[in-house]
This record gives sequence, structure tokens and C-alpha cells, in this order.
Amino acid sequence: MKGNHWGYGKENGPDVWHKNYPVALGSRQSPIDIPHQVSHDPSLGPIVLDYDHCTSINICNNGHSVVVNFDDTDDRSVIHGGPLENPYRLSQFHFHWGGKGCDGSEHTVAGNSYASELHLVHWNAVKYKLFDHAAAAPDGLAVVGIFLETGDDHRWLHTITDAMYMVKYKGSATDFKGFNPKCLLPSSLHYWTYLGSLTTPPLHESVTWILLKEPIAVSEKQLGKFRLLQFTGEEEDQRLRMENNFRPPQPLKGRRIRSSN
Ligand SMILES: NS(=O)(=O)c1ccc(NCc2ccco2)c([N+](=O)[O-])c1
Ligand SMILES: [Zn+2]
Repeated sequence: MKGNHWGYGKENGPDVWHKNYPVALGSRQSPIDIPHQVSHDPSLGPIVLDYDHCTSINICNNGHSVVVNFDDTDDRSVIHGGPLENPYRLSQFHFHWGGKGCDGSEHTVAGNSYASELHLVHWNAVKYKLFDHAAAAPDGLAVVGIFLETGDDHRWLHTITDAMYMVKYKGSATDFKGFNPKCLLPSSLHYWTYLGSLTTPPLHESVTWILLKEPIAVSEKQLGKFRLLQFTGEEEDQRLRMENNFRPPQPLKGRRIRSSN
């Protein structure tokens, strides 16, 4: 693998990430498959998402996904409760998806994949001064994962898919203010939770995963707009369509997965 240019291709994909990121073979890697039987933990309270004052800043193409960034200089949008000891601050959200007609979620449920997976990334600003410090700490991040399945149009996803033509190429960004990701949540906040990692390099084992059981529906047409994005920059000769940007499930290695009610 040339330099650090990890990706999702044959030469630089998930199977060879361990060469530059040995933690890829670690004991708490993500994503994982969620089996049928998961222990229900009555002590697990509800997850609370306080996004009312959240401030999105921009939407960008970082060459791996499409990302909406938030102003996380104070506690204006946090999640707390559930398995979390502290409130965690919303930093960004992004997606993983498949190719035409094939699924692209990262986590799977009893071996089944969904069309796509949304990650709402939060960091423990109580214990850590900077996101990058939190991203390298075992209790540094909390990522809420939401499954997307194909069905009806999602009324609020349009604002995101409509902005995608502005961020087609790697390294592009555009203003994206006033978006509250609360509109992307399913009706139920029932979840599975386990200790894992970032699902892309540097694969830090710093994530408390909170996966919502109920998927949201998006249309094939909306998903198709994700695939108009490119992994490559405008100036590059290669035009690589951004799709199948997901890591497959990793070994559970004895970890416990808990289920809220
Ligand atoms: N698919 S994910 O939610 O696990 C994920 C993966 C990587 C990163 N970032 C890569 C990184 C972190 C520190 C230095 O570089 C993020 N994130 O930053 O939200 C999220
Ligand atoms: Zn992700």
C-alpha cells in the first residue's frame, strides 16, 4: 500500500489496512455482526440526544465519505444517558453505503446488511480537551449508528443529497448551516451497545457504539445521489465513484453486546 493512502479498493482496502494500522487486528474492532440473541440489560437507561441548539457548519467530501461538520466548541449538542458516564459532544455525521443494488452498512444484524449506515460521532469533551485526544482514548468517542433501508423517500435527507453535487470531488466543501440531525432519527431509540473502534484508519479502539435497532427508510433515488460522489479529487485523472465505502464485520473476540429495553 503506497504511503498512507488507505481506501476501499483491492490494493488499499480493509484487508490490508493492518499493514499500516496494526490495531486493525486488535481485540475491540468495529464494525461487528449483531447476533439474534443479545443480553437485555435492564440497568441500561434511554439514550438522550440534546440537539436543539446544534449548529451544522459545512458539508464536505473527505475522500472516504460525505461529512457534515458541527461547531463543537461548546455543549450545544450532546448525547447522554444509556451506557455513557458523561455527555458527549456532536462533532460530525457521515455515511457508509454500497454500490448499485448491493448493501453497504458496516454493522450487520444476524448476518443481514442494510443499504447504508449513518454515523453520528460524539466526543467526551468532559475528559478530553481536543477531539483528536478523545479519538485515541478508550472512553473518548460515542458513535450513534443508524441503519438506512431502501423504501420511501426520506423527506429530510433531500437537504443532504441536494448538497452533494457541490461536494462531488475529494477535498470539496460547502456551507451547510442550520441542519439538525434529529430529523434523521427513527421513531424508536431502542439500541444495542458495545465497545469498539473507528471503522476506518486509524481504527482507534475509542468508540462506545450505540446502534439504533429501527432503520430509517430512504429511496433508491436518494441513495443513487450518494454514488455521484467521487473518492478522487477534481484534478486527478482517475474518476473513482464513491461507493462500497464500508468495512466488513470484525471478530467479536469475547465482547458483550447489550440491548436496551
Ligand atoms: N466510521 S467511524 O464513525 O468509526 C469514524 C472513523 C474515523 C474517523 N476519523 C478519523 C480520525 C480520528 C482521529 C484521527 O483521524 C471518524 N471521525 O473522525 O468522526 C469516525
Ligand atoms: Zn463511519
